[in-house]
Amino acid sequence: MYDSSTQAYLNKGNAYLIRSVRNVLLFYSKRRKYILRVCYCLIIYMIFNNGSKSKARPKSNPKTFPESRSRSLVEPVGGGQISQNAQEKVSPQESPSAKKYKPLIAGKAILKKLLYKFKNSSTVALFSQLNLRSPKTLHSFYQLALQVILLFFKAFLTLQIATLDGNLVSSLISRRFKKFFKFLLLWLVIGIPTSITDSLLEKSKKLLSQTIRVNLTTKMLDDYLPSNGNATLYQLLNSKSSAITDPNHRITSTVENFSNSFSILPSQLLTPILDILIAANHMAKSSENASEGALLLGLVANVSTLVLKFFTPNFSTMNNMRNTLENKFHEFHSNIIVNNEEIALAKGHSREIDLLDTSYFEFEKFERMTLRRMAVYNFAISFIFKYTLGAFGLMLCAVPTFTSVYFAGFKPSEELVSGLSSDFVANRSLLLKASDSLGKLIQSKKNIQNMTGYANELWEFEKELIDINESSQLENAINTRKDSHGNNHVNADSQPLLVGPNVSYGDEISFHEIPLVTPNGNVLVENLTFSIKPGDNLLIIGPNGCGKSSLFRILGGLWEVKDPGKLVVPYDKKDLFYLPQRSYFTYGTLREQIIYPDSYDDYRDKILRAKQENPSSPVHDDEYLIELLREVNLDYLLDYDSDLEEEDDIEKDLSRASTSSCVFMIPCLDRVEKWPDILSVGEQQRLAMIRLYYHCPKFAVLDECTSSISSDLERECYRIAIEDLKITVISVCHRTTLWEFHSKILKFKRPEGEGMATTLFTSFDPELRLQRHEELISIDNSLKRSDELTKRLQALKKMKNSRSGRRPALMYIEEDDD
Ligand SMILES: Nc1ncnc2c1ncn2[C@@H]1O[C@H](COP(=O)(O)OP(=O)(O)OP(=O)(O)O)[C@@H](O)[C@H]1O
Repeated sequence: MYDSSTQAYLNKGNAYLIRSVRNVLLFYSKRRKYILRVCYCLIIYMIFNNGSKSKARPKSNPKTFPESRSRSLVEPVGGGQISQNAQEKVSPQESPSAKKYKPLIAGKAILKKLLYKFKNSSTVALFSQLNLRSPKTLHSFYQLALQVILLFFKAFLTLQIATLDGNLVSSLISRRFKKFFKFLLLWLVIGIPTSITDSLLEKSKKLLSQTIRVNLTTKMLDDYLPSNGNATLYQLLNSKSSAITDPNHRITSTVENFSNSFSILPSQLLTPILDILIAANHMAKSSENASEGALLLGLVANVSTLVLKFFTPNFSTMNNMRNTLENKFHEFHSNIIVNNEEIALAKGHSREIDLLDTSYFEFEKFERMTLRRMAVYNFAISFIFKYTLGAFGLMLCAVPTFTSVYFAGFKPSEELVSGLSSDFVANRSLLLKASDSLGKLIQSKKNIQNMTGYANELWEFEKELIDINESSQLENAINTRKDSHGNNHVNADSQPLLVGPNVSYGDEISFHEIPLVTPNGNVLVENLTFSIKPGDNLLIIGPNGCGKSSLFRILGGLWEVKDPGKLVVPYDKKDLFYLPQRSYFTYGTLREQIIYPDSYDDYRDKILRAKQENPSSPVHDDEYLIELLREVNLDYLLDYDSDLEEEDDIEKDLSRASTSSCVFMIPCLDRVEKWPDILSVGEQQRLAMIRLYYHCPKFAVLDECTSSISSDLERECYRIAIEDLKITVISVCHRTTLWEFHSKILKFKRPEGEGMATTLFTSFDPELRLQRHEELISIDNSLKRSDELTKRLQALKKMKNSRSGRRPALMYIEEDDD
C-alpha cells in the first residue's frame, strides 16, 4: 500500500508513539501517588472556581475600588513591575533555555499577579490599618491559628470515626460480639474529643468574629471622631466627592457582617478540602484503582458545578442591593424619629407612611425574589452534590466488593466479606461526607463574595476617613510651626483652633480677602475682609442665605480658607465658642449639658487644678453652675427631689461646697432627662448661654442663638456675656434691642435677585444708628400714609366728577355711609 520510505517513516512514528506512551505510563506508575494528589487539588480548585458567576464589586462609587485606591497605603512591593511581568509576552527571539522555562515563567507571573491582587485586596488593606502588635490584634491571630489546628484535629477524628464505623459493621456481620463492644466503647471514647473539638471550634469562631469586630470598630471610631478635633464627620458627609452617606450602617452592620463572614472562612474552606482529600486517600488505600475512580468522581463533580453555575445567583450584587434597600428604609425611619414633632403638628402621617410603605415594599419584593432564587439554588446544590454525586460515590465504593466477590468465584470467605463490608461502610461514609463537603465548598464561595463586598464597603469608608484626617494632620504639621509673626507656636497643653496653609495665629480674629465658597463651589462672597480685637463686639446683618453662617463655618474649620485669603485666629481652640440657633443637647445629667463638650472628668480636673493653683479664688464648680441657672431663670430645672429635699438644704450644701477643699458635686445637678425633648426652644437657648458662660472663651460666635428668648432676658443674657464675663461676641441677630452691645458692624448686601453678596465693615454707633433707624421707620410710615392719602384724594375726585349733579355736602355724607 505504501512505498518503502513511507512504511519506514510510519514504523518509526509508531515506535516513537509506543515509546512515549510507555514512558508516560512508567512515569505515572512511579509517581502515581503525587500525580493523583496534584490532580485532586486541581479538581478541588476547579470546582471551587466554578461555583460563582462574577466577582464581587464595591457597592457604590466604582472609582473607589480598592485596587486603585489602596495603592498609597498598601505598598505595591514592586507592583508595577509585577503587573508588567505578568503581562509580559515572551519575545520570538528568546533563547532556547527561556523557551524551555516558558511555562515556569508564566506560572511565576501568574503567582505574582495573584499575590499582588491579594496584597491589594480590600480585606488585606483593612487589616493593614490595625496595629499588628496590639494585644487585641494578636488575640485575633491566636484565635485564627487555634481554629486551623482544631480543624485539622477534627479531620483526623472524622477519619477515625469512619474507620470505626466500618469496623463496627464488619464485627457485626462476622458476629464477633466482643470486638463489636470494644469498637462501641472506642466509639464512645472518641465522642469525647470530637464533642470538645466541635464546641471549641464554635467558640473560637465567635471569639474571632468578636475580636475582629472590636478591632475594626475601635479603629473606625478613632478616625470618625478623631481626638484632635478635626471635623472629619462633617467633611465626610458634606464633601462633593464622598460616596459615603451611611457611616452609621457601615460602622455597625457592615463591620459585624464582615467579622462574621471572616471568622467562619477557615472552617468553610478547610473542612470540605480536608474531607475530600481524606476520602480520596482512604479509597486509594482500600482498593488498587479506587484513586482513579475518585478522580473520575472529581471530574464528574467539576461538570456538575458547571451545571450549577446556571442556577447560581450573583451573590455580591444581591448583597449590595439588599444593603441599599435596607439603608433607604432605615434612613426614612431615622428621619421620622428626628422630626417626630414637626410631622405630628403638620399631620404628615399619611405622607410619611406612603414613603415608608414604598421603601419597605421595594425591600420586601427584593427579599421575595431572593428567596425564590435561593430555593432553586439550594435544590440544585442538594440534588447535584448530595444525591447525584452520592450515588456515583456509592457505585464507586461497591466496585471493589463486586470485583473481589467475582475473583473469589462467588464464594467469598467470611473474613473477606467482613473486610469488604468494613471498607465499604468507611468509604461510603467518607464519600457521602466528601460529596456533601463539595456542596459546602461551592457555597463557601458565596461567603467569600459577601465578605469581599463587606470589605470593599468598609475599606471605601476607612480610606475616605484616612484621607480626610491625613490632609488635616499634614496642615497641622505645617501650621503649628508659625504664628502671624512667623514665630514657632507649639503649645503642648492646648489644641489649635484651626489649621491650614492660610491660617495664622494672633490675639484677634481677622479675615483678609477670604472668598466664601460653599462645598458645591458656589461663591457667596468674593472676598471678605474684617478684623476684630478683644472688646470689639461685631454685629453681622444681611438677607437670608447671603453667607452669614458660612463665615462661621470657615471660622469653625468646616470649610477651608481659600486662596488668596488669610485668616488670623487665636491659637487655642478654647478661645472661641460657637452657639447656633439650636444647640446640641444629649441624654444625660443637667451638669453634662452645661459643661459639654467637656466630660465629667475634665470638669472635675479643672476644679481641682483651679483649687490647687489658687485656693482663694472662686472656681467654676457646681455652685457656680447653679448660680448661672438662676441668672437666666432656669433654676427650676434643678432636681429638688434628689437627695436634698428643700432649697434650704441646697443653700447649706452650697456653703459646704465653697468651704470644702475637695470637689463637691451637688446632686440636684444630676437630674437625667432627654433634654432636647423636654425643653422648649427658648429654654434650650438659655441653657446654651449658660454653657457659654461656663466655658467663658475670649471670643464667642452667637448665630441667632437667642432668637426665641424674650427681649428683656435676651438683653440680660448678652449683658452677662459681654459686661460681666468680658467675652467678645460676633453675633447675628435681628432685634434692634441688642444693637447697643456692639461696636462694629459687618453688613452683607445682595443685589436684587440671585448673585454674590458684597460686604461692608465699619464702626458702629448703636445710639446714632437706632435714632436713624427709628427716623427711617417713621419716614417710611409717613411715605406709606402719603401714598394712601394721594390714592384716596384721587378716588374722591373721581367720584365728585361722576356725581356732579348732586349737592357737595350730601355727596360726602353718602360717601361716608358707603
Ligand atoms: N454644606 C453646604 N453645602 C452646600 N451649600 C451650602 C452648605 N451650607 C450652606 N450652603 C449654602 O450657602 C448659602 C449661605 O448659607 P448660610 O447658612 O451662610 O446663610 P445665612 O446668611 O446664614 O442665612 P440665614 O440668615 O437664613 O441663616 C445658602 O444658599 C446655603 O444653601
